[in-house]
Amino acid sequence: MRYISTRGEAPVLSFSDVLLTGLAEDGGLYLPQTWPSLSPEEWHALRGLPYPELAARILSLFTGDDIDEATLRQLCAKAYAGFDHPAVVPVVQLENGLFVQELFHGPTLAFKDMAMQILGHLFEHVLSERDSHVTIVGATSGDTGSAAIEACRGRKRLSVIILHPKGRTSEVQRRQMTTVHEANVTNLAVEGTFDDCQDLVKACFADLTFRKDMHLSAVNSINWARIAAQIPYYVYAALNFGAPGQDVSFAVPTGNFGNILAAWAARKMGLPVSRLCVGSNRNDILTRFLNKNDMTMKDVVPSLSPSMDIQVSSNFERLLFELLDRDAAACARIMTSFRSSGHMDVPEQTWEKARTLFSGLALDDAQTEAEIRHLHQNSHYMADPHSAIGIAAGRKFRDKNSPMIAVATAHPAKFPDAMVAATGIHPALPEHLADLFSRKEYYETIPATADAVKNAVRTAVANTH
Ligand SMILES: Cc1ncc(COP(=O)(O)O)c(C=O)c1O
Ligand SMILES: N[C@@H](CCOP(=O)(O)O)C(=O)O
Repeated sequence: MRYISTRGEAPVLSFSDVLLTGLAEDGGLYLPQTWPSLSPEEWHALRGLPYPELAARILSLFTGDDIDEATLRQLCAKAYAGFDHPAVVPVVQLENGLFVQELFHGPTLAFKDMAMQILGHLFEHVLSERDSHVTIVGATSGDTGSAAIEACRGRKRLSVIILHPKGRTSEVQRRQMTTVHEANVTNLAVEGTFDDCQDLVKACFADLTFRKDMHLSAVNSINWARIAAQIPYYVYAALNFGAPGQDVSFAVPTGNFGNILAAWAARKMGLPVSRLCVGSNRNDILTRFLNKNDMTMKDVVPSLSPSMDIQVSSNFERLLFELLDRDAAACARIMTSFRSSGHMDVPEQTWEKARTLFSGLALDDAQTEAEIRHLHQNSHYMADPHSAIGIAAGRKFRDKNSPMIAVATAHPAKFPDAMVAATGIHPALPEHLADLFSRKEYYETIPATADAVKNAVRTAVANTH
């Protein structure tokens, strides 16, 4: 299995190299050179497997010769052993034809653990084989950061530096990151938005000397391994609903477009998925694109669902590349002009292709709060603000022919203020986080400049070695 960049100018790499490289050297994102595809019989054979085993089988289609399936089985067993639900990703019925798949049963209470827990093991495995070390620089709007820190803390071959937008995450999210005191973990509060943080990470990667000197790697969903590790839960849900003999649809609260891209990838591999629904908050660039081909950046507005307060959805580039029939030059041209003009010029027929599969719905804060209240009153279900947006999108676009599965991406206890306002109930944090508010915080505040980030990365790396 080999991987190519969406911009066509970076070296073709193997899975392990893609894992360690993160962002392609030409600024593009890696994708499989050819998509693995399963026949109905092969999908059928995966039915009934426990989640860790299913995850190993799916991941083995992407690791190729680099990591064998037996090793992946061991790593996946370790990765998902700490989840607090025996099914790992349980599915609950909410209404007629509308279901929710809970992806928040991992240690940091968000769907990021699904990929990050296995990524920690994959990094360790590959780095031990190469007797090497990497420096992970990641951006978070709230959840990726704590999941990455939890997966990497204490690992000798990894230094992890996480940039979060100062004052723009929930307090629980911030404390989950900043209360971790480990030699290989650094938290940076950036005076800017999540998009600034993501751009700063990309700027570090674009400086090829710095990148090489620091052995940079990524844990954001720009890293293909993150997407690959998010595919198995879509497969698990679809098989449980009767795939390959039954179509299903998914509704996904969306920001950086990584989670929904994993659902799209499962479909590309032959899973019968009939509709993919994007849920957005007021930062609705993706919904505007799907509804009227308007991908124009606006200022980010803080919302009740801070993890989706994003304008530049990195993984959209992967979908665009595929919709353009893998025309890397056209993809690079459109992406470069998007970043300079703030408007993405997507050809009409490419947009039409996207609309045959994707739908979008945006909710403002009042609508999000009303949806949380509705779910609590009518289905006795506590959905966090992100999940509530996905569920609302699922309800809007469900049809009679295929079950609609909305993914719940975070535990409601991560967003207590929104939950209290909507339901009057303050959801309790699980026991391992019960004393979160009395733990000491460790972080440094920096301006949103590449120099400030690079200096902080150099210092962090020097302090770890
Ligand atoms: C709770 C939650 N929901 C939804 C999203 C959006 O997911 P994605 O960025 O993969 O689109 C995020 C952040 O990634 C998140 O943390
Ligand atoms: N919502 C994310 C933003 C980063 O997304 P990623 O999937 O690319 O890591 C967060 O919570 O940090």
